[in-house]
Amino acid sequence: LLGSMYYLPCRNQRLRNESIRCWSNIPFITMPLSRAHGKPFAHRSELKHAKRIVVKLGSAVVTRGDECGLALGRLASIVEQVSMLQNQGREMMIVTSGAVAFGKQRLRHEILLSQSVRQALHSGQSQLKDMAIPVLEARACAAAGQSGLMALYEAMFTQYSICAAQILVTNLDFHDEQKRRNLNGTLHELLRMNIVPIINTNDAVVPPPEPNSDLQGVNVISVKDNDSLAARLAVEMKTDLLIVLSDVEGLFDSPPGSDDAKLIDIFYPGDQQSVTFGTKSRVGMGGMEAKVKAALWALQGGTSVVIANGTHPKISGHVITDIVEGKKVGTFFSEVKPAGPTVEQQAEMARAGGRTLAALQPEQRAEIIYRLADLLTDQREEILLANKKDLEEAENKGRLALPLLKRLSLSTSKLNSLAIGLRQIAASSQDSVGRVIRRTRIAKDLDLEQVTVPIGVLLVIFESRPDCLPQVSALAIAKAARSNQILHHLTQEALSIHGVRDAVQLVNTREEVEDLCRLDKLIDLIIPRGSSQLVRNIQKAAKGIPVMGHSEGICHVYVDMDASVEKVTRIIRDSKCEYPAACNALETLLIHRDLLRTPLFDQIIDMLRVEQVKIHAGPKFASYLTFSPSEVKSLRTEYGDLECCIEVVDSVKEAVEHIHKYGSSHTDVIITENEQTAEFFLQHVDSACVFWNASTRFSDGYRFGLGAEVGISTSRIHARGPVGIEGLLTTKWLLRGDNHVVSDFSEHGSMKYLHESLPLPQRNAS
Ligand SMILES: Nc1ncnc2c1ncn2[C@@H]1O[C@H](COP(=O)(O)OP(=O)(O)O)[C@@H](O)[C@H]1O
Ligand SMILES: N[C@@H](CCC(=O)OP(=O)(O)O)C(=O)O
Repeated sequence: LLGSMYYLPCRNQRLRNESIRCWSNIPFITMPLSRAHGKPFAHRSELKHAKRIVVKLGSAVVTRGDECGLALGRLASIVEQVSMLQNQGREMMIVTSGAVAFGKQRLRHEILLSQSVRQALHSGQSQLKDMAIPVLEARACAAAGQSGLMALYEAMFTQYSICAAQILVTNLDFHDEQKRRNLNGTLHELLRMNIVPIINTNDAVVPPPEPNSDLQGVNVISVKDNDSLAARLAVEMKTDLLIVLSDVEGLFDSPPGSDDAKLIDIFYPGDQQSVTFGTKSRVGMGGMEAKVKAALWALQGGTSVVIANGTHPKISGHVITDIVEGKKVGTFFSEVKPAGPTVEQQAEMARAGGRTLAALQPEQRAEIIYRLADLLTDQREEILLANKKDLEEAENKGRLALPLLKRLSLSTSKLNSLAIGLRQIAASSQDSVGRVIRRTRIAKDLDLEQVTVPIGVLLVIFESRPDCLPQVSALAIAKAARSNQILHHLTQEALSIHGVRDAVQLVNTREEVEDLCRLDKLIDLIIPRGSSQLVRNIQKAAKGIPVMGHSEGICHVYVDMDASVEKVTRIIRDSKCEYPAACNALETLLIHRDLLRTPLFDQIIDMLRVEQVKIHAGPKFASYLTFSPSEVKSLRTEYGDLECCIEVVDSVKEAVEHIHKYGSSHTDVIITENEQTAEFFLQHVDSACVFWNASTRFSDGYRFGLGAEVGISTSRIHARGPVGIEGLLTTKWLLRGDNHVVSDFSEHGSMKYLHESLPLPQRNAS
């Protein structure tokens, strides 16, 4: 019932008032939980400051979907979360529905039982036939349900040494000034004593609902369901946050389940027109429209509101605490509308811009890329200045590790090679989109063509790598502080020559990246560029969108017994020392056993020492040495710095096995003069790039002649290794017919399949 948490009861009431913590494994809250009530919070991140919280539970949350009693598991985890927040010094109140729904189940059960007993007595047998259940009256149901409901809350809160108290109110109680003050006083007194008030409408006596005329802009909301009750109480009690738990994720722009219904993350007053409502749940009373009205009324009264799902088995165990921690759960009601477009709108703009871009003439697309290359050269000073400021800020804040700092820095030579790469792309891109790669005559007058098209909207996520932006933009003609801002600005300037400025959008914060990773309808491919941690996080966050890249670059160089002395140190030095932060840098050096204690081996070690490369010994290598360097913690390490591991292998076969066991299928190299051994290595190593007598650092789109690169992919499908423009293309099939139908091709039909290959159109010589 209590999961892994255990609770040490804390009985000193005074201590419990502010910020004492009684949960053994829950982070202590150190911020003061006091807040002048007035304005609702503008952002989710501020919700952690909420001191007074009302949690409203809908009937569907409280009762089981199969109408067999109360949802005990859900309620237990809700009570557990409320208790935890209460013990953080917050003041918690619960508005609970479910009395009618639960009472209905109880009474139905009772009636069935008594009918069957009566039948058995009268007929002398126990067949349950003709047992009609009379229409149950809601007030009686509520009376029967409320006591059972309350007994359960009592029992559950007692487990956490928290006392609960029941309050039943009607709309009239708010209209009678004396009663209203009494209610207010009672609630304050209960909160002062750390008692959790559990509130419901007094459904056994409740009068018929009044017209809801007072909802629009007027001061009070009439209590006709528990949504309006929760809103009214929240405002009366100057509550900071109202959490409304129902059986849907939150507010959708159209009835959930309908085509294209989208969950609204933040709802602003005035957004009502953009929402359509469907029917309420099976047991609910107010429906979603009542919740939105109540939420907007509470917001106007200074209480923040979140509507979320309290029934989802995966999230109900932490939904309340997640909301209070500011996580993106459900729909948050806010009065403060952000100035710029949302990430979703940005993705939509990229989608629209991208489609226009794809429809431009190839020369126009090339012109945009040439313009971007020129801008990079012409505006070099401004770019380098912006980059210098970024670097200074990063250094001052001591925020970035050295390899990341190196990646962040731009130089004239980096910008020059970028511009060269872009021009290469411009030249070769002319016929990349719309190229016919296959033509087949299916039947007479029925020709099929396969043509290249862009993959679509790319989400390129990069950390500390400003040079990625123009590279990827040029290839995809994509997105990432100051350096990025100026590069993005220049990219948009280049795009604007053909009116497609918006095709490239820049998003700067990590929180927004997570949101983007969920836009599977707007984003077609995610390309993370940065640390392996970044790629792993993106792979986890991406919901239904393919991710192209590699999470690690654990590259090996195997020095075979037949290696050439001249080549070994040159290749190893270049692979490890030329740019150690790169993903294609050498991380593990595999040395054939016969080379140990030879001059060649000493030469390698001397070179690494001169280059100040820290050596870690693999277990086998360590066993050959009397005084070995530190032994590796893992043979699967990407150092990303002047460090590497050395391990010994007995043969090329063992080298291949080691690479398969500890590598990341990125780039692996053999140094040997023996062609047969080299071919064995080239054929057997299952990596994206396998080289013979060449540095690992050749694993790069520019060096491969692909122009700029979007990254190196270790995926096996679509694109593998350095990915250039080809990796950003897919194809579509165009079929041109003349009243053709499949049934004509049946056994006795009039047509026959020809499946004849047709010549491809001549490619443009330019
Ligand atoms: N636009 C909408 N967004 C979200 N939910 C909606 C929408 N329109 C109708 N609903 C329905 O509202 C129901 C929740 O309201 P209700 O039945 O009163 O629940 P509760 O018992 O939690 O108060 C959901 O089951 C959902 O199907
Ligand atoms: N007071 C009633 C519930 C009223 C109500 O608003 O229900 P719901 O829409 O499920 O929150 C009860 O306890 O059954």
